[in-house]
Amino acid sequence: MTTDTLERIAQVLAQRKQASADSSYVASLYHKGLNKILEKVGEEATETILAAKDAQTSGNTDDLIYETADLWFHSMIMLSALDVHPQAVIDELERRFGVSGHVEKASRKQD
Ligand SMILES: N=c1c2ncn([C@@H]3O[C@H](COP(=O)(O)OP(=O)(O)OP(=O)(O)O)[C@@H](O)[C@H]3O)c2ncn1[C@@H]1O[C@H](COP(=O)(O)O)[C@@H](O)[C@H]1O
Repeated sequence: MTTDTLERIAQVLAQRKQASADSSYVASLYHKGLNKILEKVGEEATETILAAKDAQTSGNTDDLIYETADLWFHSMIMLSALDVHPQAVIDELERRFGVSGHVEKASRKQD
């Protein structure tokens, strides 16, 4: 997924805040509220983990890709519901780029 794809999805998610629940899946989640959105993120995370375990044994990654797309999509709805643009997450990943996870963790322990 390129940043352009994330941007296009973010624009649709913002537009769906004005849509009726009957006309749009995303709008129906906004209408149900943040707890329902978080429940969906949790469900999709679990389904992604199960798909990863299946992929490990079968060697087929099709379901893993499908479930990860569901997880990323529902995570984006969560961010949108809280008015966080995906660019903020990309910026955070960019900030971490090139910093070893071990080095970053060690720097946190000194705080
Ligand atoms: N990328 C997606 C996307 N990925 C997954 N989904 C939906 O997410 C849901 C996944 O939930 P589940 O797998 O748990 O299936 P479910 O049983 O239908 O869900 P529940 O009834 O349990 O809530 C399905 O209904 C999928 O259709 C998506 N729905 C929409 N989009 C994008 O969002 C745009 C706006 O969608 P609408 O708001 O529906 O117009 C679309 O044009 C797409 O670009």
